[in-house]
Formats: sequence, C-alpha cells, structure tokens
Amino acid sequence: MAALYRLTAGHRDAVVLATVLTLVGSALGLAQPWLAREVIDRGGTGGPYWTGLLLLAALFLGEAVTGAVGRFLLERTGEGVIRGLRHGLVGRFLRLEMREFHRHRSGDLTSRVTADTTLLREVVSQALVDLLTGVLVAAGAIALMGWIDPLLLLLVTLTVLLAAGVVTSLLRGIRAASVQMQGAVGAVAADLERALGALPMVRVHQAEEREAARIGERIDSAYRSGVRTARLAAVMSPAVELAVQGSFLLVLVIGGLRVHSDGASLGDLVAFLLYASYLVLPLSSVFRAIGLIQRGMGAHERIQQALALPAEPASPPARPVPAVPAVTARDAPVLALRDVHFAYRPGLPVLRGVSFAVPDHQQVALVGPSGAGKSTLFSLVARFYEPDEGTVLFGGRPAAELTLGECRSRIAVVDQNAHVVHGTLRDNIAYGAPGASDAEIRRVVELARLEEVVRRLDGGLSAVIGERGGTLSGGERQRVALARALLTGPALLLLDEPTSHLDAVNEAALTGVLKDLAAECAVLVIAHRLSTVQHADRIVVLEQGRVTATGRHEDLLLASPTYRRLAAGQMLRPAAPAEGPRATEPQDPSFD
Ligand SMILES: Nc1ncnc2c1ncn2[C@@H]1O[C@H](COP(=O)(O)OP(=O)(O)OP(=O)(O)O)[C@@H](O)[C@H]1O
Repeated sequence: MAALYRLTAGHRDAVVLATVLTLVGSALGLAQPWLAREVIDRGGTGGPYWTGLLLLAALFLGEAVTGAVGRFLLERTGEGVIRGLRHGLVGRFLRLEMREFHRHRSGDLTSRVTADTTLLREVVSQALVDLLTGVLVAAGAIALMGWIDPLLLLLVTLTVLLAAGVVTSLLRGIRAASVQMQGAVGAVAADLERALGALPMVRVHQAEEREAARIGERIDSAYRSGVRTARLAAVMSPAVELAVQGSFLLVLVIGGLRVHSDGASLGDLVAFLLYASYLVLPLSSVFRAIGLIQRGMGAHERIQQALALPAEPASPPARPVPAVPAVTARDAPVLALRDVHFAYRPGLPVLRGVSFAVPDHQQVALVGPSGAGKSTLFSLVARFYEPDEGTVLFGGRPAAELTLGECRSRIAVVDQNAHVVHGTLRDNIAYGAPGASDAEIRRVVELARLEEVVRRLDGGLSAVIGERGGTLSGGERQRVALARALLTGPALLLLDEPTSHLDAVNEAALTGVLKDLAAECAVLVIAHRLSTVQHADRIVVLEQGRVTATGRHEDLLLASPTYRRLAAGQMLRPAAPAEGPRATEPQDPSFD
C-alpha cells in the first residue's frame, strides 16, 4: 500500500479529486436503496411517492456522471504514473554505468520498460480505482446496514472476515509467482534478442531448434508461474463469492423470518438486502484489486531495482587529482595518459601503468597482441570507465576536472562494430550532430569516401539502411561511422581498424581517409594494417597492459622484437592488392 501511495506522487491532486467524486458518486448510490425503501413504504401506506421516484432517477444519473469522471481521472493518473516510470527507466538505462550495462541483458531491461510497466499500469489504473471505490462503497453500505439491523450486519461481517482470511493467506504466494513470471518474461525477451541479434550465426549453425528450445524453456517457466498465480487467484475468487453469497442468503433467510414473526418492516429488509447486494460487487472488487496489487508489486519490485541501478554521473565526483606539471594549453597534447592503471575486476589488472600522448593533428597507432588492453584504453579515454590509478588528460586538463560531456565532445569513436542504426543514411551520418547542414554532410561524405555509396543507394542520403546496417558492406559501415564521427568536429578521433580483410576498394578508401584526417584532427588508431602503422607519426606498442616501445615504424623494426613479430605478418597485415575484391573472401556484412 505504501508503495502504491508513493507511486502516485505528483498526481495526488487528481487522486484527491477522483476520490471526492467517487465519494459523492458512492453517496448518491447508497442513498438510492434508502429512497427506494421510502418509496415502497409510502406506496404501501397509500402516500405520495412520485417525487421520491424522480429523486431516485436524479440520484441514479448523478452517480453515473460522477462515477465516470472519477474513474477517468484515476485511469489518467494510472497512465501518468506509468509514463513517469517509463521516462525514469529509459533515462536510467541510457546512462547506466558501463560495468552495470555489461552485467545486465538488454532484453530483460527492455521488458522492464514494456511488460512490467504494463502490468503495473493495470494496478494503478484498475486496482486503485477498484480499491478506492470498493472500500468506500463497502464502508458506507456496512454503516447503513448497521443502522438498519446490527444483528444481520454481524452475520454479514463474520462471513466477510472469513473470506478476508482466505485471501490474505494466498497473497504472498501470488506475489512470489508474479515476480517469477515477470522474471521469466524478461528472460524470454533477453534470449529472443540474443537469437535475433545473431540470426545469421544461428542459421549457419542450424541452431534454430536449440535457440527455440532455450527460449521455449523460459516461455514454459512464465507459463508455470502464470498458472500458479491463476490457481491461487482461482481459490481466492470462489472464497470471496461464497462468503458474499452466504451472507446474502443469511440476510434473506433471517430477515425474512423476522418480517414474518416479529413484524419487522418489509422496506427495512429490502433496503438491507439492497445494501448487502451493494456489498457484493465492491467487496469482490476490493479482493480482486488486492490480488492484482500483489501481482503488480512483483513488477514494481523489478522496476524499482532497475531504477536503483548505478548510472553515470553527469560530472563524476572529484577524485584527488595527482599534481600534473603545468603545460600551456597551446603545447598540451590533445590526449595524454599518465601512469594509467585499470582492472575490470579487482586483482586482475588489464592496464598496468600506461603513459603516452597524442599531439594535435598527429596520428598515433596502437599495436599489440590480442588482449593487450587496446580496446580498454579506448573505453577509458571515452570515460566509460575511470582509471583505478593515474590520469587521463584532455588538452592538458585532467579528465576528473571535466564533466563527461566535456570530455566526450572532444572525441569521436569509430569502433569495430561500426554501429549503424535503422534509419536513413543521412540520419546515420548526422547522428552526433542532428542540426548539420547539407554542405557539412557533403563534406564528410567526401572525406569518408562515401560518394560512391550515396550514388549507388536508391534515394542517396535519404535511402533507408536496414537494422544493424544490413544493406551496407562491413567497410561501408565503417566509413559511415567515420563520416558520423568527423561531422561532430572532434579534436581526437579514436579509430579501431577493421580486423577482417576489407576488399581492395574499401581498403584503399580507408587508407585515403586516414591520410586526409591529419588536417581534421588528431587520431589514435588501433592499427591492424601495415599501411596504417607505416604512415603513423608515432606507434605505441602495448603488451599485457604496458607500453613496451614507442617510435616510428622503421625505428621500432630495429628496437622492438614484439613489433618486429607483429609487423612480420602475425598481427599487422599488408593492404589488399589493388586489382579488385578477393574472390575467396566474400564480404557478408552479417558476419562481422
Ligand atoms: N567488460 C569487460 N569485463 C571484464 N574483462 C574485460 C572486459 N573487456 C575486456 N576485458 C578483458 O580485458 C583484457 C583486455 O581486453 P581488450 O579488449 O582491451 O584487449 P585488446 O588489446 O583490445 O584485444 P583485441 O586486439 O583482441 O581486441 C582481456 O583480457 C579481456 O578479457
């Protein structure tokens, strides 16, 4: 109940107004049997009853109108509460700390915004209405019944208490089953996303059956929890109905006997019976609402858990910043790392004291064996994570002194995934700068050697690119991501070169782009191609989280055995021959 109350924060005016309207409506409803009794008793004694009848009609109409408005207000409140929760969840998920993001499955998070809030909406808009109106009407009916006949009321109360006992004993089970069901629904969403996200892999490995069985298990688990909830709810409903019908019968029999033997008023009995019937609906709706609330609380728990997940602060708490030698802004490199240490998990260091700098408008290539920590370095520069020790400096200023926004507006990232979202080519390019002019877009299209792609696509820049960029080749997607990065005018571009072989056209395009980039910004590139390292102003060799050598290609060939090994072909590969795409290595974008 307290949770339900907290949920309505910000909507209390509407709730109060709706409650008042419901109260008025209920009062109008409760007055009807009273008036009916008057009409019957007057009619019985031959008195005038037409005014009473007209009043009865007016009460009926009044109840209908106030009831409708009150219900609408409560339903709107329900929608408003859910809208607030959804905004909160979406805002939280998009700002989740990276560690937290990797810990959760996105399908499960999605289901909290969709399935869980939908269930909770029913609770707020339906259960809240039912509970409020039910309690008020039932309380009024009970009070009036007590006034008419306390003995009969006692009998009714006893049977209702019995039903209440049964209901309470079932509530905990219903809640637990509901938490389980919502969890299973979340798992269905997560597993389905896993399978659809890698559909080409699933198909090639003929794993459709296996994936379907895996998701099927989750569906069955949701089914079992749903059936368990239904079973408990099924026990609950007849218990309530029996109690209500039983009390009705008791009133009818005992009241009827008393009309016969003690000469009690027939009007009293009719009014009492009407009140008893007024008790039936609200009481069963109160019990139903309580059951629904228990189910909704399962969803509520999952939503609250999600809302409490740690998110990135807009400006991280100030950490003690190690003294940094003063550098004038003009001399300061775009990016510098000073003795950076980092571990994803305590005790398993990934970076162990990395230091190097990327001067303005220079290209620095990062090379090293797989697992050396190159991508991790990118994540630290993008401030997805904060270093455990050491400092990242942007333009000579420690990152900890800057907000995340300030740091990120200086950089652009093109990673291996080269994310492309569903939408037009223009939307994809202008993703980081939605207000960019046509001229600016044309400039980066040229820079990223995308003119040919724009010409080829039906509709040019307005062509719709399928989900995950399905209609573009891997190399083309990489260049779309490059154009997007360049459009934001970064001081530093972080580029993770494709590890897979590009066809000759894409390979040449990438080399060309890299040459032109020097005029645009500084570049830190995770290099996988010999041509990139040959043209780099400086190469940093990273091994097991440490920088083991830095210099130019020719120097490192002499000075660094690791680099020699990398350059000898184990890690760095020569450019594709210029004569055309390789026949033996078809480029299927869906396999990247
Ligand atoms: N999110 C993560 N959580 C825990 N460990 C991680 C995470 N990401 C990477 N690692 C680990 O950190 C180490 C460095 O990984 P990283 O991806 O930075 O290497 P890399 O040099 O980029 O490798 P590659 O060239 O193969 O991409 C690896 O041992 C990896 O298993």
